[in-house]
Amino acid sequence: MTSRTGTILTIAGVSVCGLIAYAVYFDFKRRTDSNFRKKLREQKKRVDKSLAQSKEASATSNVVSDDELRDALKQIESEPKPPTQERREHYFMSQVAMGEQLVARGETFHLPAALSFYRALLVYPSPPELLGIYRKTVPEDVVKLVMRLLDLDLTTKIGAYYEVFPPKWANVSIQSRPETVTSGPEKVLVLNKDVAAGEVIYKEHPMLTCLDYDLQQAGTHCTHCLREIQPSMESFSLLSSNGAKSVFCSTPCQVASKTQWHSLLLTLEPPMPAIRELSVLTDTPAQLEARRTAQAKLVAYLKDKRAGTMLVAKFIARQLTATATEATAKDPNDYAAPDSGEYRIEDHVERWTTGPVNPPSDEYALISALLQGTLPGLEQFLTEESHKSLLGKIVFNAFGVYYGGGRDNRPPSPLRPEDGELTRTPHGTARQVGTALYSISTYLPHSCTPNARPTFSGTAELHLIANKDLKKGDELSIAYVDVEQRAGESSMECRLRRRKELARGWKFPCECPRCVMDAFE
Ligand SMILES: C[S@+](CC[C@H](N)C(=O)[O-])C[C@H]1O[C@@H](n2cnc3c(N)ncnc32)[C@H](O)[C@@H]1O
Repeated sequence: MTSRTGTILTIAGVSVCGLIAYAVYFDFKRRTDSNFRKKLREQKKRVDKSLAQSKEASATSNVVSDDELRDALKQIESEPKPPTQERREHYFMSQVAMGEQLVARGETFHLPAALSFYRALLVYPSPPELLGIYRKTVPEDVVKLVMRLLDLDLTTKIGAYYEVFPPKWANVSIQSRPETVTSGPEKVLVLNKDVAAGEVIYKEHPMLTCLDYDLQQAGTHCTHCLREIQPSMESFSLLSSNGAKSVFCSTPCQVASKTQWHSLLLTLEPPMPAIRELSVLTDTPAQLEARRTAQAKLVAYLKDKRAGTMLVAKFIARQLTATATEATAKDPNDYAAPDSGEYRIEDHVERWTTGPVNPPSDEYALISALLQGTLPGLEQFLTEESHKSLLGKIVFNAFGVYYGGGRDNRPPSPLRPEDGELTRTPHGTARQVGTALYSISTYLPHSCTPNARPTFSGTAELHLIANKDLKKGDELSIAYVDVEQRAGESSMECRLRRRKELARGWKFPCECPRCVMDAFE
């Protein structure tokens, strides 16, 4: 696979991370609004005029250099972007119409045609789908140009993301490993300053959390920040349509959860007006019943400790609510964007690599029914493949939240070991209180002699602590599993246990110096 094809596939694999809400709205309008289609026709008429003025109309795909495309991208970047949904639709229509007309003029106009289709792609909520349509309807040469533009643009943007993320206060940067290092993830966290043993390198709020099912049912911990509820706290309970109970330790936690996902995923409350208008919600008894049934199935499914499933559902709900209420992005309790205002949850997740997951065949149907019950039409934007890709990203990047040395009353998972989810925690998943996702810490690789450790002091906020004196430029690592040699365990047995868990949870053979040394014991 060429890197170009790889990039396009990456985009396709993460289509679910896009603006799902806008996609629903757009698709719905296109299908049902005659004015919308009329505007499209009007735009076509303007094409001839633009065509006459076009200075770009001179090249075909095979003779266009990367530099020319980069110049065109710069030009597109400098153009004003349509600020509202209505203007985006208008812009989309005019660009597609112009592209079609330019194509009809012959090969000489393939580059300007591609630029128009590319502009349309930029405002379309699900680029992979639109690319699929282009592939069927637009000459191959033009599609190739659009794909080259995407590839160049993505390369630039990905570069830019890692220039501003993580934010400076985190004292770390994300760096690609040298090509000579053949094992481990491609990107790792590197220290930006010297730190002493025991020092906190950074503290990070989670983007999303999922309290362990048994604790949620017991009502002993906050469903949002995973804090243990104390008698002195003013706690709140939210009852779901299916009887599931969520307890919150404070008003901010309750409000954040309710707005971000709880109302959408676990109640029959009508979605916020801004979300509601994205779809055709009729609130008929049949529709409400379908919603209730889908929610009840989700809750029952979670009993098997499938935090990944709930996190997928929360991730989608979170995108919808963020799209509908831009204001929440500034809310400090909005865990989706607390650390880097420029990027939203989907911007982080789409850059993660996905791991191989094999969810039961009915899991996709369950999530799809849940989306349909919540907002009819939404389910169209999650295919079985994109669900798997998203689940893989979430499961492989999840951390276990634990307090002290972890708890010892977590009920064992009823799943077969190979089906159970493992989270990254130095005390083992069996001792966690919940699962959480972090935008910075997700880049920490495993080592059996880690130089840092994630700790939690009462909530899901992760504190990364240095295990020893460290220097600026050092690569950070943590233990994904319990690496301590237990009483009565030989170092060989300990090695085997660690490697078994790493292979089961993250599918890699550890090649750290300790594993190499312990092999010869
Ligand atoms: C949670 S990290 C992912 C990092 C980043 N968020 C991403 O999505 O690209 C998990 C993956 O990193 C790789 N990895 C981490 N530590 C490793 C190590 N010591 N040796 C080999 N691979 C490692 C494994 O492939 C593992 O599945």
